[in-house]
Amino acid sequence: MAAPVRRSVVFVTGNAKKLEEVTQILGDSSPYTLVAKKIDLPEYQGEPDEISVQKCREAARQVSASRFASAVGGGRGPAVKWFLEKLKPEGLYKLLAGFEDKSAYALCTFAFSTGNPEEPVKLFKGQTHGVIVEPRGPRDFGWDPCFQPDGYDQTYAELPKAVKNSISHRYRALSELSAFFLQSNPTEAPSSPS
Ligand SMILES: O=c1nc[nH]c2c1ncn2[C@H]1C[C@H](O)[C@@H](COP(=O)(O)OP(=O)(O)OP(=O)(O)O)O1
Ligand SMILES: [Mg+2]
Repeated sequence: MAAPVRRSVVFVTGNAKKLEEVTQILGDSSPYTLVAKKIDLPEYQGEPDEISVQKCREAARQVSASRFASAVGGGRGPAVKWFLEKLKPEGLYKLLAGFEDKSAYALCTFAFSTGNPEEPVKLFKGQTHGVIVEPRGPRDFGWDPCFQPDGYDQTYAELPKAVKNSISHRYRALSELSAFFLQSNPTEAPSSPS
């Protein structure tokens, strides 16, 4: 008997580190095959949910490939991105100098479109709480050196990748997305080609 064909989902991001993490988190047990597409979408401003929906619609419009193609876009941090580019993690920490409360949370939103513009974009979110600290650890991914998750004495950047990927905002959001795929089509096989 032929193995069930897994649904494929287009993952749109311009950020190679996000793709790397998503691939590692999904591993081999993913209920869908990820097809990565690098598109640097416009960074809209606004609330995270609105940004995610807008970026996903734009991604789906640009992708509009096969009928199985769907877009899953990343979302957050329109402002933090420019802060980081200009100020580096040190500057991000210094911005908070005047604030006693350094608590923060990392938010990841996956926005999913079936590719049909008539259907609403679905959002899947994950949050990890922590504190903003003076940067420690490798500088290869955004604000990782500044973010220390609650319950750990290492920053995201210092933690082994496997640990970050088991507690991260991205991991949690991806769990929600995977659960949705499993529940919406547990054994879906593609319809025969027309
Ligand atoms: O887990 C993370 N750990 C550290 N830094 C992170 C993480 N996730 C996003 N980031 C950074 C990337 C960018 O400086 C900003 C968000 O901007 P954001 O628009 O979401 O990312 P992006 O433009 O690089 O990729 P995309 O094409 O998916 O929009 O926060
Ligand atoms: Mg972006």
